[in-house]
Amino acid sequence: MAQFTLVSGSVGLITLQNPPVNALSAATRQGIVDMMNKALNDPEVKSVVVCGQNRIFCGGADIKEFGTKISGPPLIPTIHTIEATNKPVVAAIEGSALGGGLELALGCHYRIAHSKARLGLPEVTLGLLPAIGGSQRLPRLIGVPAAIELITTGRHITAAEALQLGLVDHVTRSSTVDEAIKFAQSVEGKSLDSRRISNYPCPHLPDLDAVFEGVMQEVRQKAHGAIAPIACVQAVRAAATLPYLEGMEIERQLMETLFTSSQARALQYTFFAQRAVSRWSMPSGARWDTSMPKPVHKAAVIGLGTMGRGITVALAQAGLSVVAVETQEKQLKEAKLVVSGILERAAQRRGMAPTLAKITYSHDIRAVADVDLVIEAVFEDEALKEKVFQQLSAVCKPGTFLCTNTSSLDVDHLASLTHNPELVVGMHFFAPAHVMKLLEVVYGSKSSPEALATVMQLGKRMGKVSVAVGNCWGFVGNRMLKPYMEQAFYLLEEGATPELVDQALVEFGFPMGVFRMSDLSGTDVYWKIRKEAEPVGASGQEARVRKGLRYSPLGDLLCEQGRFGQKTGQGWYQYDKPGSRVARPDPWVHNFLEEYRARHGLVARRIDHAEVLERCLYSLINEGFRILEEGIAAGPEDIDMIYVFGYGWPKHRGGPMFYASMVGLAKILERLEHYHRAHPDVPFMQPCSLLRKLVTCGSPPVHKWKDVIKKIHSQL
Ligand SMILES: CCCCCCCC/C=C\C=C\CC(=O)SCCNC(=O)CCNC(=O)[C@H](O)C(C)(C)COP(=O)(O)OP(=O)(O)OC[C@H]1O[C@@H](n2cnc3c(N)ncnc32)[C@H](O)[C@@H]1OP(=O)(O)O
Repeated sequence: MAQFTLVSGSVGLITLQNPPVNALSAATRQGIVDMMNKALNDPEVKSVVVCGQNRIFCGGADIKEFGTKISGPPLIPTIHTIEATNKPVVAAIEGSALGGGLELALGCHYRIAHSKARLGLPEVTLGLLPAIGGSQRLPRLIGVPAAIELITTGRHITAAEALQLGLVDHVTRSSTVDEAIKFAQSVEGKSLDSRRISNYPCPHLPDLDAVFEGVMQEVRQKAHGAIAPIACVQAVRAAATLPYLEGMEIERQLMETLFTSSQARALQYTFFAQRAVSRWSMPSGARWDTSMPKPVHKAAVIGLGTMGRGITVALAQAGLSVVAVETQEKQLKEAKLVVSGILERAAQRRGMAPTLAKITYSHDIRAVADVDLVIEAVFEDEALKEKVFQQLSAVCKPGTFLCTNTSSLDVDHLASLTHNPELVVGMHFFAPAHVMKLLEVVYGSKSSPEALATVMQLGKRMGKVSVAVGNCWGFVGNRMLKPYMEQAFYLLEEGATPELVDQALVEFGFPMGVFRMSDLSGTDVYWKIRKEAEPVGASGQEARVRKGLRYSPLGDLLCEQGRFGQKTGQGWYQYDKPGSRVARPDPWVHNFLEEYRARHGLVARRIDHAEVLERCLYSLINEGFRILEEGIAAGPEDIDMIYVFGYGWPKHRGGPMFYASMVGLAKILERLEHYHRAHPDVPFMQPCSLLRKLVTCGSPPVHKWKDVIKKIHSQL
C-alpha cells in the first residue's frame, strides 16, 4: 500500500498506493510507517519525497473504515517522526491532498504542488475535525482567520490559492515528483529548524477573545445545529492559545466526541449516498452500467421565465451550445440581460471569460430543429405544455430527447403527445436552477434506458446531484411534502402558530420552517396545485371533511385574502414591504386562526416541538416508505439525496430515511399508529406496509433495506 524506491542516488521516494484516491486505510497507514522507517534508517537516503500513485496525492482517511473498529497504526507518531527528522521530507502534491492527506503533507518540511492540484481539510463535511495535527499546524502556518475559514467550511482550494496562503512552497506545471526530487536533493544536509510547523508560534491576533466570539457566533448560525464546525473553532482556538502538545490533546478530545456521533454517521452516509445515486436502475432492470448515454452537444430551453433562465445558465456553464426560446419579445429581452449578467458575474469570480457566445436566443420554436436535447420550461400550465410538446415532436430532428421541467404534471401524458415517447424524460430542476444541486430525473413508463442515461449524464455535466425516479404525482420530493404540509395546517387548527411550527423545524436543522418557506415560494403556488387536485375544494369552502377525509382549508382561506407571502408583503408572516425578507409574526394571522377555530368549535391546546417534529416528519417519512414500496425510488439513498440537496433537510441528519433508521423504525411505527388512531381520517398517518415489514424483519440498517424490498417484490 506504499512503495519505496531509491531515486537519483540519495532520494527515498515513497509512493502511496491505494486506488482510486490513495485513502489512508489501515494497510496504507502501515505502508507509510514501514516505508518511512526504512527511508529514515537507510544511510544512503539523504532526503525523502512522498507522493501518490496515479497522479493523486491522497484523498484522506478511508471513510469506509469509519464506523468499523479502527485497526492499523495511528499516523500522529509517524508525522511527528517525519517532522523531527534531519532528512528533508518533501510532499509532491498532485490531484488532491485532502484531510489526513494534507495533514501528512503539513508534517513534511516542504510542499510542492501541481498547478491543477486541490487541497483542503474537508473533515467537517464528514462530521469530524482535522485530528492528525491539522487543526494545530494549519493556523500556525497560514494564520488563524484563514485556517478557521478552511477548516470550518472544508473548502477545497486551488494550488494557486494554497501558494498565496503559504500552505505550499512552490507550484509547478511540469512533473511534480521530478521537481520535488530535484528540490529535495538541493536541500539535503541543510538545517530544517525553520521548517517544523509544530514549533511555530501561532501568528499573533490582537483581541483574540473578540475574534473567536465573533467567529463562533457566525459559525453557529451557519451550522444549523451541526456540531463539527463548532468543534473545529474550539480546536483552532486551542492552537492559538496553547502550546502545540496541549492543543493536540484538545484536538484528540474533540475528535473522540465527534467520531462516534450520529451526525458524523449521517454525514458519512451522505458522502456515499451522493455517489450511490448515480448508479441508477429502472424497474425493468435497465441500469447505469449497461445503458449507453447519447452525446449531447447542443441543447435548447423553451420558456425563459425564472426556471428557464437558470437552466440556460447551467447548460452554458457546462459547456453546451444552447438555443434559448421565448415567444414573448419583452420576456426574451429581459432574459438575455439576466442570463448574460449571471454568466458574466460567475466568470469574473472564476477569473475566466464568460460563455455568452454559447447561447443563441430566438422567439421561434423552429430554432430548435437541430438540437440533441430540449428542456421545456414554460409556465406550469397543462394545456400550454401539451401544445409545446406537440410542436417539439413536429420540429425536432429524429432522436432528439424531449425533457420537461414540470414539477406536478404527468410525464407519461406529455410523452403520449409525441411521436417518440421513449425519448421523453422529466428534468425537475429546483430554483434557482443554476445554483441548486438537485435534479430529479423522472423516467416515464415508456422512457428508454438510453434517454435516462443521457439525461443522468447531462445532469452530472451540469454539476448536479441527479436522482432517477419513477413517474407519479409530485414525483418524490413534492409527493412527500404533501403530508408534511398537511400536518402543519392541522397543527395550526389544533392550537399552534406558524412561528411555533417553524421554530421546531429550524431547531431540527432546516434553514427555514414550512410556513416561512411557503411565504418565500408564494402561498399561491400550492393553492393552485390544491385547486387542480381538488377542484371541488380549495376555494371558498370551509368544510374540514372532504370525501370522508380530514382537510384543512386554512391555506386556501389565507390565499383568498390575497396573502401570497413575501412577494405581497403578507402571508403566514408580515413583511415590511412586498419582497422584504424580514418575516415577523403577524397578529392578523393569530386572529385569523382564533376566529377559524371558534367557527369550527376547535379548542386550542398547547403543542410542543416534539409533536410538531413527529407529525410533520414521520408523515413525510411514511410517504417515503410508500415510494420505496412502489419502486418509484430505487433505494432510501435516492429519497435522502433529494431531500438533502433539494429541500433543505439538514445534511447532518442524513435525509429522512436515514433519520428514520436512527430514530428507530419501531418507534416511528408506534408513533404513526398512535396518530392514526387519533385521526383515522388522515391516510398519510396510516403506517405503510413496508415500514411494518421492516420492523418485523428486526429493523435492518438502511443499507439493507433494498434487499428487503427486493424480497417483497419477488414474492408478489
Ligand atoms: C478518537 C477516535 C479517533 C479515531 C481516529 C481514526 C483514524 C482517523 C485517521 C485519519 C483521519 C483523517 C480525517 C480524514 O481524512 S477524513 C477524509 C477526508 N477526505 C475527504 O473528505 C475526501 C473525500 N473525497 C473526495 O472529496 C473526492 O472523492 C475526491 C478525492 C476529490 C475525488 O473526487 P472524484 O474524482 O470526483 O471521485 P469520487 O468522489 O467519485 O471518488 C471516487 C471513488 O473513491 C471513493 N472515495 C473517495 N474518497 C474516499 C475516501 N477518503 N475514503 C474512501 N473512499 C473514498 C468514492 O466513494 C468513490 O467510490 P465509488 O467509485 O465506489 O463511488
